[in-house]
Amino acid sequence: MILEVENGCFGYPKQEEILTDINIKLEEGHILSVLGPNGIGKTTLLKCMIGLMPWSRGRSLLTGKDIRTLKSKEIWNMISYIPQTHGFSFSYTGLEMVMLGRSSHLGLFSQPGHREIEMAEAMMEKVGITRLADKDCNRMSGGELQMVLIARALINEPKLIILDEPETGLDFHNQILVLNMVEKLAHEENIGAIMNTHYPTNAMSIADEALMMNRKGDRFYGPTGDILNESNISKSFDVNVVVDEIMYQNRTIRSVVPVSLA
Ligand SMILES: Nc1ncnc2c1ncn2[C@@H]1O[C@H](COP(=O)(O)OP(=O)(O)OP(=O)(O)O)[C@@H](O)[C@H]1O
Repeated sequence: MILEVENGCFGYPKQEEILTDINIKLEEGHILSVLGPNGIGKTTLLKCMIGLMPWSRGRSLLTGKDIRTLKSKEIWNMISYIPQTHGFSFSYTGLEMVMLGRSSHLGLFSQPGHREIEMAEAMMEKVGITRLADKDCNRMSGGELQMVLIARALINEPKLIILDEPETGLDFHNQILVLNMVEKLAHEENIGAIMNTHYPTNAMSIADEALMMNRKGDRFYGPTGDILNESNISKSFDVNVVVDEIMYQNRTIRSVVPVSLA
């Protein structure tokens, strides 16, 4: 098991608890998608899971060890976290940004050298973004920046990758590019992935498990196909939806269409 959460609870100071008794088990090479309405606590959950914010009760285990007992270098050698990118400003070139992903492997006073440059170049080639090496991150499109951040996450050689809404704001082409990349990493390279998303159809297309939260306090958790049904989605987002299956090139594609407010 790469990551387990046992009875995780969290509330911001002077506010009601927003996460109560969260239990998750993520196996190596599995993708978990986290869904729920705006403000329900998805980003907070990701941060608590990996020790960026402390659970008020409960705990996270990384490869079986309580994350609070691990040194930060041990944690960040294993986990790569890609936060939401909208509104961020990064004054680095693509290559510099990817190299930053090696920081947790470098000593406190070490500078990145030839080896890190070569690794960053190789990773950019693998992800198909060599053309972005010299481009200023502030001038990249949302899709370009997301792929650079994925390359930055991968150069860390993580066992677990955490993505906060990686496909939000991207066009169809770039959404599929990002989703294919996450699926390949998990299902071919055995890296665990946890992904917040606002798109149930995207979760259905790549995630092995889903956790869906709602304002009534329900926590739907289990295999994606079982969890993302019309009833649960409707209860979580207060909309009526149709979940349908389409055959395309001998593949069954499940799709969610919101049809009206509930
Ligand atoms: N630093 C903070 N201090 C106090 N409250 C916060 C803080 N960060 C977030 N919150 C609140 O906690 C709740 C959960 O926020 P969070 O960002 O985790 O939700 P989310 O499900 O990721 O939302 P979205 O789908 O809109 O990205 C919200 O009500 C938010 O206003």
